[in-house]
Amino acid sequence: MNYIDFKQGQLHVEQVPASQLAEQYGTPLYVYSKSQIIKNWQLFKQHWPKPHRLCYAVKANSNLAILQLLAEQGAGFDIVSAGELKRVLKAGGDPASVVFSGVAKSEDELRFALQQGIGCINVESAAELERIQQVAAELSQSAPVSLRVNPDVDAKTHPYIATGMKANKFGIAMADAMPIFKRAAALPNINLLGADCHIGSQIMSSEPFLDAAKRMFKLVEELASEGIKLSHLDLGGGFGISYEETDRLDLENYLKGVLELANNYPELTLMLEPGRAIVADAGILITRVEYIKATDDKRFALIDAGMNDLLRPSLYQAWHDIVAVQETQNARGQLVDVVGPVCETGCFLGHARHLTVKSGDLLAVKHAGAYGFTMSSNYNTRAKPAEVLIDQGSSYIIRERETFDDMVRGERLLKRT
Ligand SMILES: Cc1ncc(COP(=O)(O)O)c(C=O)c1O
Ligand SMILES: N[C@@H](CCCC[NH3+])C(=O)O
Repeated sequence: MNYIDFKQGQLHVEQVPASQLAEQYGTPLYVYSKSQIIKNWQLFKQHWPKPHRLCYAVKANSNLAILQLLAEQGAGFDIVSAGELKRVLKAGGDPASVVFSGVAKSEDELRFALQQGIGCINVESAAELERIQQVAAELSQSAPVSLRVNPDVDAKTHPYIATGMKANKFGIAMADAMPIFKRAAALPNINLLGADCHIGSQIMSSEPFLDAAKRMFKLVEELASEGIKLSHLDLGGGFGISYEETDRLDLENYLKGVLELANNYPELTLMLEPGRAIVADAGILITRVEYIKATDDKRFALIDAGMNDLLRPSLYQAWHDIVAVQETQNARGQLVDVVGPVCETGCFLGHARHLTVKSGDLLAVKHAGAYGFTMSSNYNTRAKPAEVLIDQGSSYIIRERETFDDMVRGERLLKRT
């Protein structure tokens, strides 16, 4: 995280003082660094030579400007809804470079994706395969598909974001895969391109990834021996980042390891779907302390950002570093619970943090670039925050703060005569 640093006693985001951003755009405010996003993307590219492909997972941060930056870098995209596909198209992404994941795709979504010339639909069940066949037949098209297989690997992450175990709703069980691949190969409007898996998110060790990859390569071989030749294998995303800056996923080691395994399959293009690893450490959330409340046993900093702005702490007990924007002399500070305005005890951004803060001070929540804004909501009729991108010392608004009118758009009062 070197695009943010303390200078002249306060936090700067690429030379821009955080207090200036708060002043100009208000708080709470998401701030992203263009250079950090590009740097993260380049790191993957550097260790993932062509013809292997990278599809950025749009759900991590779907702001149009960020998708545009990544499209300009030649990114493909992993989407999970027609809405995300519309974002990619609007941002200048190539539909042929898009893969479409998700367990409950509707007929309308499948039709739209096929009409747009989607690169690949990642099929999650036998029933979905039949639906795609029917929609593609109606359109007189051949649907490019991959079958998502659940490799039954424990990713050792939070249970809500582990996706590759038998008990999870995702993908086709490995034991059931062969007949469904055979069916896909035989259906007239299906163009079977590949297989895919995704075992979870915020994974901190190479082992589960390599374990899943080995199972998938074995499946590729079994399919080949049955006469089914795949052209790609998509190993998903899930690369963990260091929220606490104490542990680190050895990404290069994993990428190297999987490329070595792939040496035996020269005709297979590999794909990855990183989301968090591209944007998480490129964003912060700036928030202002409204009040301090001290009780007999607790000290609370009541801030203007809540679980509706950044849900991760409330939903996954996720830990995000929180720093004071103005550097304080007493660096260790007092123990403070940093809590938001939403009427839920679970609305907090951090418990028991050492901070020296008073009412009116600004705080920055780090590593907020992924699954931050995209998981925000209007709960408590709170407007979603603005988003700003910093590029070479200048700030650009890439999403306006919502207004009350934005929030009630589409709602109707009952007619009274
Ligand atoms: C199918 C699929 N691909 C990619 C991702 C991106 O994951 P991450 O942001 O952890 O890289 C996800 C989310 O976990 C996903 O469900
Ligand atoms: N939303 C999760 C990641 C889920 C990934 C989606 N498959 C998080 O914030 O960590």
